[in-house]
Amino acid sequence: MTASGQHENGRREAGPSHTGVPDQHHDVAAGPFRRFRPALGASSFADWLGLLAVIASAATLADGSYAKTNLAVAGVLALRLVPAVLLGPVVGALADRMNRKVGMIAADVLRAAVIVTVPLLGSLTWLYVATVLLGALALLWTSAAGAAVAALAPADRRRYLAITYGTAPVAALVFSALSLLSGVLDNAVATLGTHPVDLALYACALAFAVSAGLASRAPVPGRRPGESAEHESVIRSITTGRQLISSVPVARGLVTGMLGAFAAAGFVLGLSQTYVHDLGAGQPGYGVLFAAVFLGLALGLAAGSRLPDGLSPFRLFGLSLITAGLFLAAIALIPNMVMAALLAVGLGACGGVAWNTGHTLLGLAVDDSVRSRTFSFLAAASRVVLLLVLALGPVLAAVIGRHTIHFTDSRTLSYNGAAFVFLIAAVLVVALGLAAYRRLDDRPGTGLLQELRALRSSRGPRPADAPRPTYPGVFVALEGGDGSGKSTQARLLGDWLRSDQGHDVVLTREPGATPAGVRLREVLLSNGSDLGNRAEALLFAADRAHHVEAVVRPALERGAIVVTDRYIDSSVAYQGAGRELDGDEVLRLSQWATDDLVPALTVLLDVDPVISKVRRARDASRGGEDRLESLADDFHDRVRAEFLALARRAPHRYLVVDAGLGADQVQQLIRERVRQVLPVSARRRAELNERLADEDQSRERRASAEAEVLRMDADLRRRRVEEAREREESRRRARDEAERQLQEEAERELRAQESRRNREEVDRRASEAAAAATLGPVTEPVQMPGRYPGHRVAEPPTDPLTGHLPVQEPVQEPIQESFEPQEQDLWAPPADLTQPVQTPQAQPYETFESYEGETNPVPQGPPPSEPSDPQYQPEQDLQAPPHTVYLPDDDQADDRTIVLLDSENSPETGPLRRRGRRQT
Ligand SMILES: Nc1ncnc2c1ncn2[C@@H]1O[C@H](COP(=O)(O)OP(=O)(O)O)[C@@H](O)[C@H]1O
Ligand SMILES: Cc1cn([C@H]2C[C@H](O)[C@@H](COP(=O)(O)OP(=O)(O)O)O2)c(=O)[nH]c1=O
Repeated sequence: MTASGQHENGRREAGPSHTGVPDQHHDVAAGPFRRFRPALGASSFADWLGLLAVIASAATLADGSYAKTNLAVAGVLALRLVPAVLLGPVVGALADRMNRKVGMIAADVLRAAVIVTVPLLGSLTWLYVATVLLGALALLWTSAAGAAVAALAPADRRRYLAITYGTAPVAALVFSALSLLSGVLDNAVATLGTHPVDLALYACALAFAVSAGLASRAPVPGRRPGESAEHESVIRSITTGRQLISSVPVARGLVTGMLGAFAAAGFVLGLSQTYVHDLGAGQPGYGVLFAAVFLGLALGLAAGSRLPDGLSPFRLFGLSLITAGLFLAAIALIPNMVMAALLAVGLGACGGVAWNTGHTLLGLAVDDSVRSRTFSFLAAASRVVLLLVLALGPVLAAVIGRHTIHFTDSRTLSYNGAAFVFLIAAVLVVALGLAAYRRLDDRPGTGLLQELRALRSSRGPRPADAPRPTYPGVFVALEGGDGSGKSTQARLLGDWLRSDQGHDVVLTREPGATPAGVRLREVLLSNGSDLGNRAEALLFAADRAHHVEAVVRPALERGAIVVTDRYIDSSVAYQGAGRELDGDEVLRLSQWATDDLVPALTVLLDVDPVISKVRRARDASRGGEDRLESLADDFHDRVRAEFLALARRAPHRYLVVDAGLGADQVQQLIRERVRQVLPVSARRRAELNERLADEDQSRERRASAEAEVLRMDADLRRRRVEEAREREESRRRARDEAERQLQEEAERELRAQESRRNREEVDRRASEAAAAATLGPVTEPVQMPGRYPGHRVAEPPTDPLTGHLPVQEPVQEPIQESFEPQEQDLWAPPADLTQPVQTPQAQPYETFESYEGETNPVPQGPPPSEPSDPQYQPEQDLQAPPHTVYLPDDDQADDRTIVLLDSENSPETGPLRRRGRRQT
């Protein structure tokens, strides 16, 4: 975890960064990495300085009670981690899309800008907002820079981590110095007195600006084609990792311990501000404490890899946790700044050792295929734990508050919530350490002091430790005197590994596991063989060489668990100590014979030779004592002592069991220890893979279902848009058609008026001529043509003086607008007025009424036929003869009624309402 709260394991990048193996790319890139380092250092330094200054600002701005200060500090610390917990994948994906250099520069410039606003605005609320922004930008920077380093120099990842963490104590000391300087300048510049942290904030902004400048000149590689990174959410890392870890008890113990250490670190981080304040050390003291913890951490991490091999790393892990807890308890109980700083170094160192050891053991405990997932889980879980603790610790401290105990009137002891919480955390860490020690102890038969003494006195060459196991399988050896129960335990162990754990198991033994070995065994053990000690040692080594080559290695290569009844230690004990040859020479002989194949675990069944002799005697299946069994008791005593000495030299890869216990009890102890070296079995792996595949599959199914829904949604929307466009288009066409028809109608109307006028003129002239010709009175009333049904025309009055018909005025049509001359009317010859004018038959579909529908009764025409087609087609309706003007009753009006504005009638005469009917 860096100051940004981002753990490098959170990012799983494809490409060479995984392997950590230098490649040719590394050689080329070693130079560029050197030039990349200043930018890395400056930004990390600024990040740490910013973190300290922001925490100190929170304490300053809270400016109130103990509780308020604690809560403000808790607030900024927790908010600082929130982006790392919640936004990891989002920011990671964003960083992937950006140019890395641009990402780094942008993150630095923006962080400088945000930091500057903190002293300028001087508000706690803004400080909270700024903290989240700083957290998110730090995440962006880490994503970009981490990816750049992975691409630039994968093998320099350690140096990258050293720079990002190594700058922490430097930043803490600079922070202390600036806080002191601020106090000195206080007299000169008034504002610094009120806000002593401001100087550190401005320095931090400056450092970010410098970092941006350095980044702009640094060689930051772009993405290589095909390079991809996977950003997993914290929740997913935790859920999948938890399943993996829960199946490996050692991993579970280690992870619990490491998370406990993280929790303790969180308590210290969150509360040291108020703790230091109570000691009267102020901000400079805070910086010193911070630097002390990180200094210790660096020492612990460095020392972790140099610890003597003889010490069991499992025990070391538990012990370092316990010691860290004790240091923390001391800090809580001794209210003195100098002591606190010294103890903090010890606390950090123990934390560093615990982390280093735990990390290494966790890597060994889990299978290659799940290692990266395991570390992702650890990173994600530690972030969540830190977040919870950072939020919880100060609340707890605030609740506890400050207390002063009065012993006498003059002697009082002040105690505050922060120190109390330190104490609680210390107890938690010690308890976790003890639990880890007990659960992970790989030397139940050997006391710790005994182990430490053995470590001190162990001289001479030790059995070479296993070079990093390169086989997928695991090699376990059972050792002990004759009749100690090795064959019995090997059989029981094999059954359990096979049937219960689902492993491929190979049970084998020395001497005599191969056809050649059987012949050698015969030579070695038959009582008639006359062999010198060296010849005996060489033959055992020869059998072993062939055994390893023919049986053991091939099985390990294919991932089996190989359990052998006797191995190198037997030679060292029997030929070395028993036959009194040089144990080291005997050992080297076997190391050469086996090409340094060392078991991952050797189980020593330790029992008094007298007991095993009795057992052998009782065992009817054994055909009497062989050449070696029959040797004197002191020979077997020397053998037993040598076995124990060998186990003490490398206790971490031995389990010494009291073989005098019952066979089942012994088996139980063996299984517990063997579990710790077991990989995930093929069966278990298949189950896990199946579950993961199921999860992936269901995720894919969900994703494809979502994509399908989205696609359908898009289709629907597109169709709707198209339909709307078509509707709009048909509406437009209808409108155009209606306009065109109205125009035609108007033209026809004009033509009709014209022809009517002509005809009337002709009529008038004809009647004038007729009047002049007859001069007689007209007695018959002239029936004026009612052109339309229901339109009654009044009888024309005769001239009272002449008795003549008055000069015929043009017939006034009652509804001018609705007049529609028939085609034949237009060109009809002058009518014979003596004949009644033929009234044209009303069209069956025509019905008229006047505008003032009430005054003129509407004649009952045939009812309009209901359209059988519900789809109303206005274009077709409008193609009905233009004089089919229908003014419906209001309750007859329906959605098929179209009201059109007639250009001729509107607006003077009002709209002409027309109803079109479909002609079916
Ligand atoms: N824990 C035990 N307690 C009592 N008897 C045992 C125990 N383990 C094994 N035996 C018996 O001791 C005899 C020797 O055991 P064996 O497994 O053959 O020893 P080894 O292979 O070490 O020579 C057998 O008869 C076995 O049944
Ligand atoms: C493998 C090995 C066995 N031995 C001896 C120990 C045993 O007495 C004998 C073979 O033992 P083993 O068949 O395992 O007998 P037991 O079941 O009684 O333990 O060979 C050596 O002296 N050196 C060796 O390197």
